[in-house]
Amino acid sequence: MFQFKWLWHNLKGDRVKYIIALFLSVVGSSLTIINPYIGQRIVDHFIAGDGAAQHLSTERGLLIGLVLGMVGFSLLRTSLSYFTTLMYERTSQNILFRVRVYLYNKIQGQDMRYYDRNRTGDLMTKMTGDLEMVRHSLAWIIKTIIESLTVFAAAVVYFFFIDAELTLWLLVLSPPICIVAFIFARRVRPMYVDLREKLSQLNTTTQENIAGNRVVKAFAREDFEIEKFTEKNVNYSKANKAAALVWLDYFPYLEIFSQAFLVILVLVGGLFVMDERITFGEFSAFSALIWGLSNPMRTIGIVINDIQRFFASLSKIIEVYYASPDIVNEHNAVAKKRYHGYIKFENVSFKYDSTTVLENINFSVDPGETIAIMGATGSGKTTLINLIPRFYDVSRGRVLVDGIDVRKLELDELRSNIGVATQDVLLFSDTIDGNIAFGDPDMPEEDVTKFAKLAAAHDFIRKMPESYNTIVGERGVGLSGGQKQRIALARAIAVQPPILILDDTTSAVDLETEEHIQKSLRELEFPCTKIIIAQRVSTTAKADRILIIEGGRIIEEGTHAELLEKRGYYYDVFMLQNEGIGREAMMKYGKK
Ligand SMILES: Nc1ncnc2c1ncn2[C@@H]1O[C@H](COP(=O)(O)OP(=O)(O)OP(=O)(O)O)[C@@H](O)[C@H]1O
Repeated sequence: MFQFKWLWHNLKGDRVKYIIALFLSVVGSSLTIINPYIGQRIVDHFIAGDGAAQHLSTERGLLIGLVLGMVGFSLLRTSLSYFTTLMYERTSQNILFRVRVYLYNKIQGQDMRYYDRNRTGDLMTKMTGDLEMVRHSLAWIIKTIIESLTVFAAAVVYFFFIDAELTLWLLVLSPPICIVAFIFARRVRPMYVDLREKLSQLNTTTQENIAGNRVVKAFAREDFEIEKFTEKNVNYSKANKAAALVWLDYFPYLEIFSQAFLVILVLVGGLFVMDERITFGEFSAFSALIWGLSNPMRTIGIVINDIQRFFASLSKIIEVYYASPDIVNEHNAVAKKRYHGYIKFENVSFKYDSTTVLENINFSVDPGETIAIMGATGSGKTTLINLIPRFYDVSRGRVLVDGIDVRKLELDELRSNIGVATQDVLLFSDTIDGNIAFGDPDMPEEDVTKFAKLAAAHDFIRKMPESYNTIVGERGVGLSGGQKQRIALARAIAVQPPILILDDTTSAVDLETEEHIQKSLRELEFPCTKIIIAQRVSTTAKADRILIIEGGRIIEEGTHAELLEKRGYYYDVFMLQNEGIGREAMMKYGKK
C-alpha cells in the first residue's frame, strides 16, 4: 500500500531501530502466555491436581521457583515494554522531525501560484496536527496492532495445545467481530476526511482573524468574526461528535462479543472441566489469557478511528510532499554574477488561471534607467513587475534580463540581482537592524545605517526605544505605514541590486520625505535600473520614462513632458493631482 511505502521510505535512518522495536513488541507480547502457563502448572500441581497437598509440602522449592519465575517474567515483560516504547518514541520523533524539515523546505520552494491556491491555516495544519497524527500512528497504532495480533495469535496457539474444541468454540466469535469492524471502518472513513477538512477551515479562520486583527478592530467586526469562528468551531465539533457517535452504533455489538468470550469459556470450559476433559489448571490458563482474545475487540474501535485519521492526515501531507512547483529554484548558483540591469519585455501576455491580466506588453529598460509605471488599480502593474524575478512565468512572450530569457537564468542568481519592495510590506518579528540586513545578515552596522538614511528611515529609527535594536512586532506592528515602507525600502536597497523594483513604496510617506527618497534613489552609489510603480506624479515626474498601463496593456509611454503633451491618462492624473481643479478644469482644456 502506497501510504506504508511512504512511511517506510521516510523511516530511512531509523528502519533498523523500528524493526527491532517491532520485533521486541512481538517477543514481549508472546511472553504473555508464560505466566498463565506457570499459573496452570501451579494450580494443577499444588492446588487442584492429584496429590496437590502432598506436593505443597514436598516440592516447596518447585513452587517458589515457579512463583519467582512469574515475577521474573513480569519484570522481563515490563522492561521489554519500556525499551520498546522508548524505541517507538525515538524513531517516530525522528521521522516527524525529518518530514517536517522536508515539508518546510518543500513549502519554501513552492512558487507564487501554490501560495495563491493554498490557505495558510491549512498549511499550518499539515505542518503540525497532520504530522503529529503520522507520528502517533507509528508510535502507537502500529504498536497496538502488532501487540494485539501477537497476543491473540499466541493465546490461540496455546489454547489449541490445551484443547482445540474449546478454542474453536471461542473463535466462533471472530468472524462476526471482523464483519462489524469492517462495516464500521467503511462508514467512519469519509467522516474523518470531512473532520480533517473542518479542522483546516477552523485553523484558517483563526489564523486569518489573528493576522487581520487590526482590520477587524478598525471595522468593529469582532462580533462577525466571533460568529464566523463559532460557525467553524461548531462544524468541527459536530464532525467530531458525528465520527465519535458512529462508534457508539457498533460499540454494543463488539462489547457483547467481547463479553461473550467469557460466557462461552465459563459454559463450555466449565463443562469440559466437569467431564475432566481439561484440568482446573488448564481452565485457569484459559481464564488468564481470555483477555488476549477479547481485548483486541475492545480496542478495535479506537484503532480503526485512529487509522482513519492517519489516512486522512497522511493524504494531506503527501499532497505537500509530492507537490512540484512550475518555477523551480535549484539553488545551483555557485558564484552569483552581477547583472548589468538590462530588461526587456517581448510580446508578454499573462493569465492567472483563465483570466488574462497582461496582453502583448513590449518595452525595454536600459541599465541605470528609471522607469515609472502608472495605471488604475487592478490594471496589472504588480503582475507585470512580478514577472521579472519570475514570481510567475509568462503565458506568452519572453521577459529578458541582460538579454537572456529569465526562464533560462538560475533563479537564485536572478533574484539576488533584484531588490524588491512589495506593496504589502512584511517585516519579520526581529530587530530593525535584522530586517534591513535581511538580504545580507553579515552587513556591517554602518551600512545598515547608510541604507536607512537613504530610505529616510534613520531619523525615526534613532528615536525608537532601542534604536536599530528595537524589535518590531509580527508584520511590523508598532510602526506606522510610512515607517514600514521606509524600512522595506532600506531592505531592498541594502542588497545593492543592479535592478530595483519598488511597488508603491512611498505611497504612505509625506511629500517632503518622498522628495528625499527620490533624491537618494537618483544618487545611489551603485549602478541600478529602477522600476517604480507609483500613483503620484511627484514620484514619476523625474523618471526617464513612464509607462501607463490600462486593462493589462501599455496605453502610453514617454517622459513626463511627452506624456503631458499627449493629454491622455497621465495628463488627467497630473491635472487632478497638481492643479487641484479636478475634472471640471480638464473639461475646460477640452478633455473628457
Ligand atoms: N494571485 C492572483 N490570482 C488571480 N488574480 C489575480 C492575482 N493577483 C492579481 N490578480 C488580478 O489581476 C489583475 C491585476 O492585478 P495587479 O495586482 O497586477 O494590479 P495592479 O495594477 O498592481 O493594482 P493595484 O494598483 O491596485 O496594486 C486584477 O484584476 C487582480 O484581480
